[in-house]
Parts: sequence; structure tokens; C-alpha cells
Amino acid sequence: MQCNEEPSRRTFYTCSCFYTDNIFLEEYKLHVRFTSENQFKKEYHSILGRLGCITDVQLESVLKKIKAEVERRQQLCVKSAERIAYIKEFYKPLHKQVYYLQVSYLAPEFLEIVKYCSSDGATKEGLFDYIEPLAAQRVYRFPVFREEFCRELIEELEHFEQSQAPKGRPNTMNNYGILLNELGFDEGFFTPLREQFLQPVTRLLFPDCGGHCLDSHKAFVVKYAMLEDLELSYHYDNAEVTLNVSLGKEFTEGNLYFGDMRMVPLSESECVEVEHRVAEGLLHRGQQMHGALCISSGQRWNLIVWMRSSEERNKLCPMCGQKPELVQAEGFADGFTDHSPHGDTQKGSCVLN
Ligand SMILES: O=C(O)CCC(=O)C(=O)O
Ligand SMILES: [Fe+2]
Repeated sequence: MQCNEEPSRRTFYTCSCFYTDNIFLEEYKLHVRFTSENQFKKEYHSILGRLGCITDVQLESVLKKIKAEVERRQQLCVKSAERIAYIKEFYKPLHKQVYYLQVSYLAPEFLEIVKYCSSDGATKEGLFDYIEPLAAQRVYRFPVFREEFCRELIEELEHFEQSQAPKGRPNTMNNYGILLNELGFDEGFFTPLREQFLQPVTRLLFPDCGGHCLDSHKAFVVKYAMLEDLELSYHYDNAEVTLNVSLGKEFTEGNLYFGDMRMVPLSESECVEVEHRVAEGLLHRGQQMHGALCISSGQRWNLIVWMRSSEERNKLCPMCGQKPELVQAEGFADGFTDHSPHGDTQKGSCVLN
């Protein structure tokens, strides 16, 4: 099975829908697809009108933003590689040790959970003695880190934020978060966290959505503060299973809310609110729609790990719902792998010349 292959020797891909789908229009809180101006006008004319985009000037401004976003995505690989090279050469970490996962960073309760999940005969029902299931949506809460580690990680990221180094932001909905692979966290921290500690748990909780075989991830932090981003719109993740850990600092409100699986509009979903507790994690399906409510004071930092199962997503891309059309990209890319007879030889590059 793919999962047993040596991950560092595997090539991961992105689906070509990354360059056309799920483009977020902040002003209208709308995700759109853009393949051509004609397609876009035909598909979104009436909905945009209802949302207040009425004049030609407004439409022109929307089109301009979409084109800039497509351009940004096309340049992403190259820009990310440039940032990684700069950070590696010039950035001096404040806390070098946080880049390497230590068992002492993990909450004793989490270690108990992992021990139970790794034992012979462990079952999902048995796991509920250790984990708090929240709501019908299969959202689970449990302690992940010790608070001291959360503090050090935030200090490290603040230090990075204040440095001259270029920063990669996780996505267009979050302008103040940081992409952690670019700082070099993957190999020493997130890969062992996923493989040795999270996968035994997801194997029991999410066997139907790749939980037994999460072979790559995208890890980042999101940050909310009073004069910065306050909330996050309703969305689903480009992940099979997501871990969301509250790192601090002090904040009020800013609960996470969960609705249905993708494709059911918010107005027809019954949402459940879940509060963040520092050092605790929420584990949920990536395709479960969710959003974050406004904080009302302080700063909220969360660590997000989007975990991917190539076995699952190679069948259908979770973002476009189609058989993925593979495009080569850097690192774990978007977690697709190639099992066609031609292997890696026929893929386009992420760099458009
Ligand atoms: O702010 C949060 O807690 C949620 C973040 C999130 O859902 C995401 O970044 O995908
Ligand atoms: Fe999310």
C-alpha cells in the first residue's frame, strides 16, 4: 500500500483545479470558479448581483482580483522556493528546539490516548473513555501539547514575523498566518507528529476518510487580532482530516462552528459551536464545513494541520470533486500521488513560463 512507501522518495502533486477553483472573493464572502470571463459572467452574474456587485466598475474590480489571485497561485511554487531558500540562509530562530518534536512537548493525556490507540484490540468505542466527542459532526477534542510548548512556539513565530524574512501566508482567507513548512518544521516536527502520534488516533476515528493512511500534510498557524483578521469564513479544508490546536494567547470569543459536509449551504445547516481551549486540539473531517467567529479581544493563535491521504484523494479531488488532474509542485504539494503506468513523466510543471 502507498502508505508504506518511503515518503521522502515520493513525488506529490496538486490538482489542476487549484488554478481555477475556490477563489475567494473577500468583499462578497463568496468562493468562485474561473476558467474564462464568459464562464464566470454566465455562472456568477445573478448571485454577485444579489450580493451587491451591480455596476460594471464593481465587476471589473472583481475580475481584476480574480486574475491577480490566479497569477499568485501560478507563481506560488517559485515564490515559496525563494522564501525557503532565504529563510534557510538568513533567518536565525529564537527557539531552535521547537523545530524538533520532543515527547516532552506533548500533553500526558495525549500520550495516553496514543498508547491506547496503538495497543492491540483498541476500538473507537474504547477510545471514547479518553477523548471527548463533540456534537454529531464527528468533532473530537483532546489535549495535545503542554502549555509551555505552546508559549515557546508562539514566541518563535512572533520572532519570525518581526524578522526581515519573507512570509508565506496559508491562504487568501487568512492574511496573518504563517506557512510552517517554509520555516523548516516539516521533517523534524510535523511528519513525526502525524506518523507516530496522530495517525494511530485518526485510524480509529476516521477510517472512512483516509484516517488509516494520512501520508502528507500542510501545517500552518492562523492568527486573529483586533486590527488584523477577526474571523474566518465558512469553508471546508483541502484535507481528509484536520487537527486544529489552540496555542493561545489570551482572547475572548472566536469559537469555531461546524455545519454539514460540503455542498450544503450554511442557511440549511444546523451549526454547532465549539470553543477553543489553549493547548487542546480539535480533530475533524476536512470536508466538514466550518468557520471561525469573530474574536472580541486579545489574540488567538491556532496551529492547523491539514492531513492528507493520497489513497483517498487520488480517487476524487476534495476541492473539485473530480478525478484529479495532476500538476507537479513542491514538497507535499496538495498530497496527490501518481500511480498511472506512465508515472511521473507526463506531468506539467507548476511553473508557467
Ligand atoms: O481559526 C480556526 O480555528 C479555524 C481555522 C481553519 O479552519 C483553517 O485554517 O482551515
Ligand atoms: Fe478550516
